[in-house]
Amino acid sequence: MSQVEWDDDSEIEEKPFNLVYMKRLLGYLKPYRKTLIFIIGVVLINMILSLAEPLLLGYLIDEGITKGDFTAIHLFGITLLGIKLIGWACGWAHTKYINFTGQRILYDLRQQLFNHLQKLSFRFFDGRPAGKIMSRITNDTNAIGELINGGLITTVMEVTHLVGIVAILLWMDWKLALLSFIMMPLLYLIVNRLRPRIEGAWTRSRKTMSAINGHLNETIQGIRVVQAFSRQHKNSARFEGINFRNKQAFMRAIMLESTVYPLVELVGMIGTCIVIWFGAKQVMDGALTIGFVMAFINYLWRFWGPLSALSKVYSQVLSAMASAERIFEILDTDAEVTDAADARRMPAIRGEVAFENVSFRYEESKPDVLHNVSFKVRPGQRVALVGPTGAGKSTIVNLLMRFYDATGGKVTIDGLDVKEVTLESLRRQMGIVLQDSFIFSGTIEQNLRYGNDGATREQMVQAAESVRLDRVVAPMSDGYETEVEERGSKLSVGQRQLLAFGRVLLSDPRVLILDEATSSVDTETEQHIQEALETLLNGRTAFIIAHRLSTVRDADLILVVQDGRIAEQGSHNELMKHGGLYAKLVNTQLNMQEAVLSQVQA
Ligand SMILES: Nc1ncnc2c1ncn2[C@@H]1O[C@H](COP(=O)(O)OP(=O)(O)OP(=O)(O)O)[C@@H](O)[C@H]1O
Repeated sequence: MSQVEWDDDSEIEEKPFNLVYMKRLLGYLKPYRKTLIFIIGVVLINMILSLAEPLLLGYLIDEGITKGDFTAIHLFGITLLGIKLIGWACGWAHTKYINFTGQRILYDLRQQLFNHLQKLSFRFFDGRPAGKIMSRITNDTNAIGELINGGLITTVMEVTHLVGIVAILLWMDWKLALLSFIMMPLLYLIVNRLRPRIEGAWTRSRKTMSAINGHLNETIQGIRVVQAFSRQHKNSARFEGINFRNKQAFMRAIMLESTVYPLVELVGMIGTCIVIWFGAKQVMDGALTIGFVMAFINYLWRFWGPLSALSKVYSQVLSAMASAERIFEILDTDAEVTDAADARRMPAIRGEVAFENVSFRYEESKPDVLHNVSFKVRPGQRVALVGPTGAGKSTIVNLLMRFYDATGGKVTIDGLDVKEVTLESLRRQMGIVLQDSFIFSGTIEQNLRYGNDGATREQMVQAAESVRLDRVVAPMSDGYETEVEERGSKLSVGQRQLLAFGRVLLSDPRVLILDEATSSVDTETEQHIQEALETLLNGRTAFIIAHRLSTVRDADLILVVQDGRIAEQGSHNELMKHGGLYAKLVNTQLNMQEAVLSQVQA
């Protein structure tokens, strides 16, 4: 499935409020209790002081300006200035500490997720595209961070603000207050009806934006294929479609917003007009003062701010619920392959490997991909796994590395069931080189030391020389300190393979697995790799998965895998004599080679 399609079928952005998730999220605040109490205190002081502003302004007008009393003007003016100054200091402290706490919580959450993710079994990653897992660690933690950072304090601040304003308005003149609230139901209706549409439009805009990113990503990653197939025009047309949808979605969101918010202001203004109309009449009758009406209107204007802020927090809470569900799904997934309670350390491995009636399926609901697989390998033997594609060769080595646990039967090394020993002590003594060796960003040296940080420089150089990596490093001006960039993109496929050999050699495994390790290089590099392989395989039990049968002739044991079963096993000569599947595969490959050769010669 393409990245673009994943984005179209994007994950749900909002979920109903869930008390359990909320409690769990609040749990992350616990370590920062004291700081949070301090922040809430600062916010409350700021809010109460700012609530006094319109009243003070009213007094300034009534007692100072109207009566021409300069002492009162100075007094109220200086008090207002003082409030602003304290407000500024409170605002500074609140911004600093809430961001600090929010970032600390995000840091904790991301770290917890990352640590947990690394322990999860392959099965977890099988069904989930990397992009989605990454977005959980970045976007979903951010959504939760925003809720903690902004939402929590906004709620405390705006609820106080709102309650304060309503109380003051009722205290000032309850009849006028109730009159000005007349427009509230209409306002509620407008906001309630249109808010989901605005949010829907923004969601669509975000989704189409991530489709743009996905398409860009795919095109950049696959630029060679795009150009090789001259797909630029078709690609551009497809991009134009997504680009257009994004523009449309953005415009719709903006147009809706620009209709709704002025409408809210208009309705609010109607409330204000009612107050002006009644207030002005009472001012003329001498029942109210101008300062009073001014202060009243000022409070009314402030009324809408908290309402819109709280409605934003509400949608923040709902989207944090969706994020929390996804994050907790990861955190609640147990690593399937774990150490048994009584697991013991794997002693130094001699290298005797046995599969006893092993069966395995990748998913509960799917049929077995391995059926009663049994074989025995003596220490130091070279075992070749051959057979048609999809037969189960990689699955066998996956079970040997204990990337998955067998569903039936057992896998033993030196007579010990791999489930009975600790994963760390087992995998430390095993090495695997995959078809497409994963090289990490960093230097060649860092990559070589990946499985053995403690190796001396001499050991590192020796390992590199043994696998002919020194010839690759020699022309590089920075030698072993050369940066190889993400996934070793500065190295050729063959060079990456040699580096992977060096890495595994330095970790000195007792059992070695090579999965199609030499299939994607040219003949000269393959010759280097073959030489390197000899060094690598020396004195270790080795499992080699290879499609080209010419490379496995010398193996001590050949396991022919077919449809999840060991169809035949024995040495090359034995199997050829037997005249079964292996002999057929060898003859077919030979015939193909001869056909190619005769075509070249012709
Ligand atoms: N992670 C997975 N989840 C579900 N099914 C899988 C998974 N990996 C492999 N399979 C299935 O298990 C079967 C055996 O696959 P396996 O990779 O072991 O074959 P293979 O012999 O190594 O093939 P190839 O030579 O093409 O690498 C196949 O039918 C494959 O579709």
